[in-house]
Amino acid sequence: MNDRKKAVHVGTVVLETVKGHLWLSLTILAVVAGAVGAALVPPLVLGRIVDGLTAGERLTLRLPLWYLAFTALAGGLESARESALTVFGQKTTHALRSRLMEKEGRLPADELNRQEPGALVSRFVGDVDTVETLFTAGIISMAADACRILSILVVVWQCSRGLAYLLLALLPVLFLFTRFVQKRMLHNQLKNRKAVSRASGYVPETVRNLRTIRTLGKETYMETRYDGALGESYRAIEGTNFYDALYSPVILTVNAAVVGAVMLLSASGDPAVLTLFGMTAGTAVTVMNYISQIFSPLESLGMEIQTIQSAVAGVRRINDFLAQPEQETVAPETENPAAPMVELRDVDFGYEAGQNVLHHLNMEIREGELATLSGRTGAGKSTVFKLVLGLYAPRRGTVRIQGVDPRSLTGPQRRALYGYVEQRFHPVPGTVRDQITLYDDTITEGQVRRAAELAGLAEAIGALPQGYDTPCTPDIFSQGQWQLLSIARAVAADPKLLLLDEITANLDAETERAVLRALKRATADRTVLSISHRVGADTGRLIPIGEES
Ligand SMILES: Nc1ncnc2c1ncn2[C@@H]1O[C@H](COP(=O)(O)OP(=O)(O)OP(=O)(O)O)[C@@H](O)[C@H]1O
Repeated sequence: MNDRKKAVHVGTVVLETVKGHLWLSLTILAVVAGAVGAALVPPLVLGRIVDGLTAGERLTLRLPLWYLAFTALAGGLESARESALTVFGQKTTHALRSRLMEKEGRLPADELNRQEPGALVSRFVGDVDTVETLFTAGIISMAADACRILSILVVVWQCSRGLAYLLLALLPVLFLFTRFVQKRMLHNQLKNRKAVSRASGYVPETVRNLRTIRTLGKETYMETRYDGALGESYRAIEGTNFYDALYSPVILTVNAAVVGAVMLLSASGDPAVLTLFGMTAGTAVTVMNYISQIFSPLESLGMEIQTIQSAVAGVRRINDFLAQPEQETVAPETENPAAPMVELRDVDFGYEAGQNVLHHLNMEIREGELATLSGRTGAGKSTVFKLVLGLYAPRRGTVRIQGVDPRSLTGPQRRALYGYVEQRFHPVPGTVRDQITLYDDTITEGQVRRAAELAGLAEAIGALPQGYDTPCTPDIFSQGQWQLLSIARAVAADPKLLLLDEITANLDAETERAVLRALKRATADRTVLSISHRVGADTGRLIPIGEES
């Protein structure tokens, strides 16, 4: 199955988003290129103005207007880029989350059991957000900044070869310096975060153990420990501040030194120097402008590399999740009403390799029959249910529901075929009606009411402030009533087969009687397969599971 399907990873999803929103992607490209180009023009116009003035020409309004127009255009395109990137980021996030959700639905039952809710949430929320940042604040911004630096270098090359060489030699050194400062700042920020969390941890610990600390005279020890964490945080913040304070003066000094050096060289009378550095007053103004413009993308480039580095881990985690093996799907089969309702033939099954929970299990339940699986704890009764529900495939032998492999059934087919009442009711977010329909629009209002009637819950629901539309909170029903709601949910789609998993296990005698009365109504005219430790009069045919089979 898996090899038939093309492997999906973050790259595929982003590419699909690009293709699916081609206009948006082209707009981003256009505004990125436009912003880079527009930012190049104002210094050139400024140069022209200065050259004109030094040549004694009269300054008309045209050039200053061009200057203003291009400055405004560059700003406008920058903000358009940010907006387009935000929209694109949201589309990518949506596509990624949808893919993750689809994948989640295709995972085998075992994998779902193993998943930790916290890890899953951090994958869906945190990791997806980092991927969004990777593309918006990372790769695309990095490309834009690299283009800005390159385009400035190209224009400077036209204005002054000497300055272009100087910048080419200087930029790598400045970039390394930027990265060094950023890494030191990040290191200190992490150190501070750790120290603060340690200090915060000490407070509840001290309060919890106050009596022991007093009794053993450990006040000074606790104080020193707390002081140590605070001191560490203080030193880390100092470190961050130092590098933060160091960066701007260094860049400004380099900026001033480069401008000063170029001006001095361009003013020297040496013809050899002038071939490299000679320029008019206007060009001097232009290049000064460019020099100050080139440092800000350099700094952003460092931050973007940081963003990309930290996002790579998130991408890897999402790719690992998407690469997990999926539940084997089975081609749809046609039900055969003449076949037994449930049929297990020579079934072997185990969860772990080398472990067999069921051995050579054979059982057959005919339509309308009432049967109960019996056996000691851990014998495999619930496992039989999982096989009948098609959550797992047998290692050997066959499992059939009306002649079809239960794994081949679609969601609606399943609901029409069997209802499952678990030991405990699992609510879904929503109203009382949603608990019964499980958001299935094909279940009519009449079916909902009949199901509640059958479960003996119609009156209790009617007494609720908004009846079926009452939002579900844990206090609206008693434990027994939740179990009745479970029965209503199972019978809502009028299924042929009811699977009952020890549904009276945790109930008191009176509630159990109410549930059993509801069951009697719900199970009439249906095939029923139940699990029970206790064997009563209404359990029908007993099917031993485990050693007894
Ligand atoms: N998801 C699982 N992964 C690994 N082993 C499992 C899993 N579910 C059940 N088992 C093991 O399979 C065996 C059969 O479990 P099962 O729940 O089917 O027994 P049972 O007869 O329903 O027991 P009980 O009456 O206590 O509910 C047990 O040894 C159990 O530990």
